[in-house]
Amino acid sequence: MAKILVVYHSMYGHIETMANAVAEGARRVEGAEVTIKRVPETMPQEAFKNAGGKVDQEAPVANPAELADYDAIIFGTPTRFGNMSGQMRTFLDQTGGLWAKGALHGKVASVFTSTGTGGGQEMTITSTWTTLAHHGMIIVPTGYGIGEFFDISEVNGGTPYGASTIAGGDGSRQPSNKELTIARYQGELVAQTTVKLKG
Ligand SMILES: NC(=O)c1ccc[n+]([C@@H]2O[C@H](COP(=O)([O-])OP(=O)(O)OC[C@H]3O[C@@H](n4cnc5c(N)ncnc54)[C@H](O)[C@@H]3O)[C@@H](O)[C@H]2O)c1
Repeated sequence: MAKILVVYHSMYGHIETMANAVAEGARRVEGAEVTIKRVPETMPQEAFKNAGGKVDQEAPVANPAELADYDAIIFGTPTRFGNMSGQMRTFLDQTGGLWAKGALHGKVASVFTSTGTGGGQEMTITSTWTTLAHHGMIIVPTGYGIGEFFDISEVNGGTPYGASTIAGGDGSRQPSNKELTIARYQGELVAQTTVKLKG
């Protein structure tokens, strides 16, 4: 079995919804075993709750060391000014030991994101790729693999680098059907690639 991990950071739930869609897409692929986890929240619990953070997230919390147990890792992070969130940064900063052993070298990786207005969506994905390249991971972009990427009839996330959603400044907009379709496509594509690579 090709072991696929979807690991995410979500404050308000948009990335959590996207992560579930990515996992759903990956599960369509025969030979793929899919796990969803989230990175530890670094914000004090009370402040997180007071800011309207989504406290009831089902996914168990991941430990950086366990990344070595998977064949593919799909990272989900909201943007913070065009970069991954501090929570995801802190998680990945703890993978130095794995890097020193080459433990993630040759594994498959992909990234999806959420932004308020769309600004920073591509930068967030590609700047996250930098860390993954240092690990020697095989980065899978989505390209324009399905028709949804070409649809400009409404506000829509979805980049050739990876899936995205546009949350709105107040976070009131939820991932649309088209954005979720692209997220499922990303999961499926990564799982197909991983199964092929594993032989
Ligand atoms: N982005 C959304 O989806 C969304 C949803 C609902 C509401 N809002 C509102 O929009 C505004 C901006 O939201 P945002 O998500 O860009 O920024 P934010 O300031 O709410 O949070 C961004 C990050 O800053 C850090 N942070 C914030 N408060 C902290 C604290 N007290 N202690 C430690 N770390 C802290 C955390 O790492 C957090 O992930 C906020 O007022 C927020 O409540 C946004």
